[in-house]
Amino acid sequence: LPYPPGPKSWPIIGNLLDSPKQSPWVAYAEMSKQHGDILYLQVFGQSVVVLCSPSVVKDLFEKRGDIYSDRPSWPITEIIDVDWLIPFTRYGEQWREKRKIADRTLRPGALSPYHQRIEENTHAFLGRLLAAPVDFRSHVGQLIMSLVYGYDLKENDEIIKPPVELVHMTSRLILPGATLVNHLPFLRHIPSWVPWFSYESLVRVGRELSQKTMNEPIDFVKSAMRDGTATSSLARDQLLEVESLIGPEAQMQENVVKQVLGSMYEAGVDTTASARTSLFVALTLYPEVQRRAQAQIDSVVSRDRLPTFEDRSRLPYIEAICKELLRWQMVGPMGVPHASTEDSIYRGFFIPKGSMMIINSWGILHNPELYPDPETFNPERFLNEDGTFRDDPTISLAFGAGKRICPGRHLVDMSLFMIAASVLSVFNVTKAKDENGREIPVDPVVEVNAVVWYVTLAFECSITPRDKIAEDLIRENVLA
Ligand code: HEM
Repeated sequence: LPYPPGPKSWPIIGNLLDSPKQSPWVAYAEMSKQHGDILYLQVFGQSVVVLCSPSVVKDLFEKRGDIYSDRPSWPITEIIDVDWLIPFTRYGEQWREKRKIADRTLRPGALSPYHQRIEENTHAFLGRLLAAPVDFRSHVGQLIMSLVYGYDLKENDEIIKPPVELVHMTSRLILPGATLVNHLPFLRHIPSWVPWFSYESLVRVGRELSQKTMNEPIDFVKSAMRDGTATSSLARDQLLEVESLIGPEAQMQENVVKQVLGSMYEAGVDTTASARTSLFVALTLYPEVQRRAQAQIDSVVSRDRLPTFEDRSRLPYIEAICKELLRWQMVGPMGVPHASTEDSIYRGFFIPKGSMMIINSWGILHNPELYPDPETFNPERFLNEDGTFRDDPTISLAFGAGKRICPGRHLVDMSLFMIAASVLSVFNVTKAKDENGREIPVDPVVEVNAVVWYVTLAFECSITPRDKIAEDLIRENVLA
């Protein structure tokens, strides 16, 4: 049977030239106009299948999840000892065990006792914005640290550096062509004294970051539990469960728990910070969205308090802003690649075992037939005519699909809502001005990594309290 359709492939290099390093999701969206909603490419003998419509994603990743939920083989992740992180764990018993704990801990019901913590964290963020409005990307990871470990992040805290550096390092190392050993696994056996092929310094740095990411925060929780000062957190709940076990089983379970929590920490810090930064980009570029949102908040919440989760069902416009943010500036435009574990046939096409399976989530969520004028930030897409919220399950593609779908998506949903509602209730976000009073164009600094992500790192805007009432409200809540 033939492979799925795709561009013509060349001897040896295959479709290397068809897979641009910058924004391949745009190239794949173009290709799918010509070849259809499932594409086949080959790069140096590696089969790559790109899924370009919600129905193909559903057929393959959801209905046949058992054979499309592995990760590609990236030997470098084993060499530098980061394959314990859930995103890199190969499909099998160990992944299932960790994933079960992650899903159980991060489901909406398990997170609802933490609503107040999310609100308090957001109030602290408002306070920091008031004190240093240009610094809105500082304290990335505050919410994750507080929720997962009950840890209160300090100014320039060293503890947050390892997971952030690790995520940048690993996502670079798995890029096609970036690490020779991923393509020629036998290279890992070459002794460290052989020049050019030595991974020694990489291994040293990688392992150190990996161990710090896994151990430092959990050691903090264990010591706080011993002193009786541990506040409630996902880690404390999990460690209390481990305490009920005895002998080697307890040690094994503690290791699994450390890996699950470390994975949340690593996968959750920069992604959440990027989504939050995109909110400020959208508000700066679309003042009319801001005005409409503020009008709804003022009428539902009033000006004498900050929004809470109880207001959520009456704030459909804020809900729509959050959905549009996930669609408009995607952190993972092609998610994290999956891999197939068996030869299979779909719609009469042959998909070989070991294929890299990619969802072009960006292509689907920017398809003008599904989302007219897709580059415009337009929350109205998610509203019915009467102004009520219209849910759209396709948006979940921003979090991948099938068995590997992001387990942190409910936490993102909650925290993004709370940040958007709270910021809009008390601040105006506008273009920044230079020393001559001229508006500075909106030009976000982004880090694009062709396989894994597109992260908004920084950009300039002006964040000012809406008025004296708003300023007082922030001070009351931060100090309360
Ligand atoms: C805006 C924020 C976020 C976005 C856009 C995002 C997106 C994604 C995507 C696209 C994947 C790959 C899914 C797949 O393979 O099909 C993923 C995996 C993952 N995410 Fe997230 N994520 C976000 C935040 C978080 C948070 C806050 C956490 C934890 C608290 C988290 C934990 C994870 C984990 C553990 C995985 C690996 C799942 C697996 O391999 O089984 N993510 N995420």
